[in-house]
Formats: sequence, C-alpha cells, structure tokens
Amino acid sequence: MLQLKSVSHTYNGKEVLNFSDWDIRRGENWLLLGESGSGKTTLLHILTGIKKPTKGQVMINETDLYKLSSRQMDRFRGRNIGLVFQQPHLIKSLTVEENLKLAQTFAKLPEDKVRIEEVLSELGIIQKIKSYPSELSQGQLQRASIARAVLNKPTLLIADEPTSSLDNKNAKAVINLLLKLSESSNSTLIISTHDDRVKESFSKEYLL
Ligand SMILES: Nc1ncnc2c1ncn2[C@@H]1O[C@H](COP(=O)(O)OP(=O)(O)OP(=O)(O)O)[C@@H](O)[C@H]1O
Repeated sequence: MLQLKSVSHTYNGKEVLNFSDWDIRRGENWLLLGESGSGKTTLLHILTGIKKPTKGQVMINETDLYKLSSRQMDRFRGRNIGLVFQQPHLIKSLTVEENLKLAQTFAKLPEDKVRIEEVLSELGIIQKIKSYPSELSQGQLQRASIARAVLNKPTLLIADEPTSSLDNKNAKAVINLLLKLSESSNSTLIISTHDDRVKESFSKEYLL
C-alpha cells in the first residue's frame, strides 16, 4: 500500500539524505528508527505529502503522491492518512468535538456526529467532547489527537514520537491503542520513535 522508490532529499543544495526503498503492505506495523538528525521527520513529511522530495517517488494505494495538485493532496491526505504528532496539535479555541468536525470538513466528508462520538468513546474521552484542549490532561490530549487522526478511517496511520511526553502508563496505553485501532481498521501503522518502551511491541523496523 506504500512504496518509497529511490527517494532522496537535499537541503540547501548540500545536506543530502538518501532513503532506502521501502515497501509496506496493508495492515503491517512498522517502527521508523534513527539517530537524531538522521532524517526521520524529513521522511515522515515526505510520506505524508508535506514535503516533496528532491528525487524519487512515493506511492500510496496506487496513487503517486507528488503527482497530485495541492487541492487533490489535501483531500487525499484527509481521507487516507492519519497523523499523530509528538505534541498534540488541537486548535485551542475549539472544543474537542469542533476539532474533530474540522477534520471531516478538511477531508470534504460530511459532518458525522455519530462517528465522532464513536471514536471518542473508543478512546475513553467521550466525557470531554464539549471541553477545550486546555481542560484536558496530557494523556487525554494525546488521545484526542489520536481520535482526530483515526476519525476518517485512514489506511495509513503515522505517529511521530507519540509517547515522548507521556509517563510509562500513558505511553503503554497510547501504543496499545494505536495497535488496536490500526488492527481493527486494517490500516498500516508507522511510528517514529526513540522510545524503548515502544520497541518491544513491533517486529518490523525501517532504520535510518
Ligand atoms: N529546513 C531545513 N534546512 C536545512 N537543513 C535541514 C532542514 N530540516 C532538516 N535539516 C537537516 O536534515 C537532517 C535531518 O533532519 P530531520 O529533522 O529529518 O532529522 P530527525 O531524524 O527527525 O532528527 P530528530 O530525531 O533530532 O528530530 C539534519 O541534519 C537537519 O539538520
């Protein structure tokens, strides 16, 4: 479902990052590992349509990502790719529910309150549906941002250092949740991490 072919990226004409080819099948779970500065963030941005690589091709579900127009890209990303960041990126002036509605609107999908309630219940934060991000704990915030990422049932779920700001208990819960959600929707999961607490749950690794 995802192929990375002959991809490299050059910053300022000198910093060259070469990425080995990567072939991911639907439903697989992968860890993206590499030292600081090895290019993990760059690669995640390339995989999610945020950064066009200097060379090479990214195919997701038979779509050549960088052949899409920016409009098509926004729609494709909203429907096919769920992103979880290190720090939850929710809009502070909107409630949890409004943040999720926005994710449906961005993907040009109809507003679906039932789906929003379903996801928040699954993640154990339905009681926070009308709360603002500032009223949530760190663990709840991370779960709200996971809710947003999985809302549109993406075939590819990508998490960039999702556990680094969490304590052991929340880190384990978040990993188990990501594994469970990706399994139940048969989506592919890629997690970039330094976190040893995460490594034991995965067998496939892409090393930078
Ligand atoms: N906008 C930029 N301009 C120039 N060089 C950049 C830019 N962004 C990243 N780099 C360089 O590219 C390399 C890879 O950076 P990247 O952020 O992808 O690494 P990383 O593996 O995510 O690191 P970390 O784990 O520390 O976040 C680094 O040497 C970095 O200095």
